[in-house]
Amino acid sequence: MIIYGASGHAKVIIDVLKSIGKEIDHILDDDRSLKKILGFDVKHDISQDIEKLDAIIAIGNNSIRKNVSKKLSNNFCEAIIDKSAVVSKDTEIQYGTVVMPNAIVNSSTSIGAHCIINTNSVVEHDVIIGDFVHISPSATVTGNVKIGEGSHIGAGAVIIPGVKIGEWVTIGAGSVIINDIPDHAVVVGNPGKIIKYNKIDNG
Ligand SMILES: CC(=O)SCCNC(=O)CCNC(=O)[C@H](O)C(C)(C)COP(=O)(O)OP(=O)(O)OC[C@H]1O[C@@H](n2cnc3c(N)ncnc32)[C@H](O)[C@@H]1OP(=O)(O)O
Repeated sequence: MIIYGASGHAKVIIDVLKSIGKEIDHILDDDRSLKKILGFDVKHDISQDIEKLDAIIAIGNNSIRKNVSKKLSNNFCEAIIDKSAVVSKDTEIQYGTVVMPNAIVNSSTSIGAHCIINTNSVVEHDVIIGDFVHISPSATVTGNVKIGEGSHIGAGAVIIPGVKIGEWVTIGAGSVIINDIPDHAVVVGNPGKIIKYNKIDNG
């Protein structure tokens, strides 16, 4: 397994990989000042046989993660699920997604590729989550919610049942979302109000 990005997020992914007994070959990052993280070598040049290794992208920013994924020719790993996470067997989770410690994903939910279901978050039943989404620590996505590609649900936010969140939306930490949210909106507060729009894919 190779990890792209020697970030703080990579450190948590390393712990998750260790929890399920996956072997880590090395970490790749273009910052040449980084030599090791948590005892693993950080390499800076892509070796010829790198395509033979399964990969995960450890970059928290959703749009950068998307751009990096387009450039890589690795096979991305199947979803990585921490040993302590509770994930219903009746869910579909696509490649490159990581489910962090103590997260819960309930029945009949579908999660796209290269998502982050972060520590202690809850994704309830019948939720549909697009690619490159980040559900931050302790956020709660209740039943029948839809979240479009690239959206970021901030730490501790709550999305009430049935709400549709567009693409590349940012939901502020601790916000409570009670209405549908259009693409690219940045929303904060309880109840959540739009304060601006992301100009580009927000991350
Ligand atoms: C493992 C990990 O660490 S995962 C990381 C998880 N990260 C997060 O949860 C971060 C989520 N991000 C936020 O909440 C950010 O504050 C954002 C993205 C919503 C806004 O950030 P910015 O675009 O920099 O906005 P800025 O800080 O200028 O705030 C704009 C206004 O919104 C308010 N605001 C910002 N965030 C929030 C919030 N979460 N709740 C309520 N109000 C907020 C500000 O007070 C400010 O109000 P004012 O104009 O009346 O002064």
